[in-house]
Amino acid sequence: MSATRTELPALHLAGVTKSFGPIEVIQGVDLDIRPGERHAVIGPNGAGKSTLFNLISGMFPPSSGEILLDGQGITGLSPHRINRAGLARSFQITNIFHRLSVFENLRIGVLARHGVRYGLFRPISRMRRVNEETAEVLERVGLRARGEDLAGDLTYSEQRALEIGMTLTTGADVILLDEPTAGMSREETAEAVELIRSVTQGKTLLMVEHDMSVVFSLCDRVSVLVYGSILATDTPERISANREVQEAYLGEEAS
Ligand SMILES: Nc1ncnc2c1ncn2[C@@H]1O[C@H](COP(=O)(O)OP(=O)(O)OP(=O)(O)O)[C@@H](O)[C@H]1O
Repeated sequence: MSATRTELPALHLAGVTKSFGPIEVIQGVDLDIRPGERHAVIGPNGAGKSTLFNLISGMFPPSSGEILLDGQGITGLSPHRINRAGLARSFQITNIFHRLSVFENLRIGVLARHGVRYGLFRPISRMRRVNEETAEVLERVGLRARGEDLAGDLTYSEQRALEIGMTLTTGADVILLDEPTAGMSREETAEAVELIRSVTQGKTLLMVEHDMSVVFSLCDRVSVLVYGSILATDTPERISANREVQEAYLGEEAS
């Protein structure tokens, strides 16, 4: 039987490397992310997790190797083109426009998807659709009551929710979240987990996450990155029982 489109990995990395000067920070990563799964990348500080996300989202090209999104080559493409191909990313450092309203922040992504640069001169009906879609995302990320407020006035966890909303506006099927619960209290983390679970329904999620309780409650599989290589990929339960993984973390603590 020939392979159907749905059998392709949502994201496929083969032999991906990245060097900064003489240092190979990513050392031949092979990784398949299945369509519809929620997958975490964990690993000690400096293991290369952010660099891996930068390679996938096109912030810089890999030194070698290949990256496919839904079977389509995206290696070395610009972040904009990768986004148009169906991958959206949120950042560890908040990446929102503080002096625009929450609604306006989200509308930027919706406008980009519709290819409308100068919304003012476009037919009213199209703007109405853009506004409706923006309002829908606002609702999905639980910020309806904050729509008219400046993004800069949101609380930290609301800003993270807004960022997640911005990844949704582009309509991407593959979402990359870089430490979405970093710096949150236990209650905020629990809310963020529920939000991520609901908004990524039917999508593929790849996230960097340090909090193992988040990984356990949200993710189907986990990959462990150590010194730029994948040490293991498995279910959260099997990963936490994995001797080599435990040693990689204990090694870090000991040092
Ligand atoms: N643009 C760059 N130029 C040179 N070195 C870099 C660059 N980006 C990252 N590095 C180096 O690559 C290594 C991996 O960094 P990276 O930020 O990807 O790790 P990480 O696993 O995300 O760490 P953390 O958990 O602390 O965020 C580090 O040694 C870092 O100093």
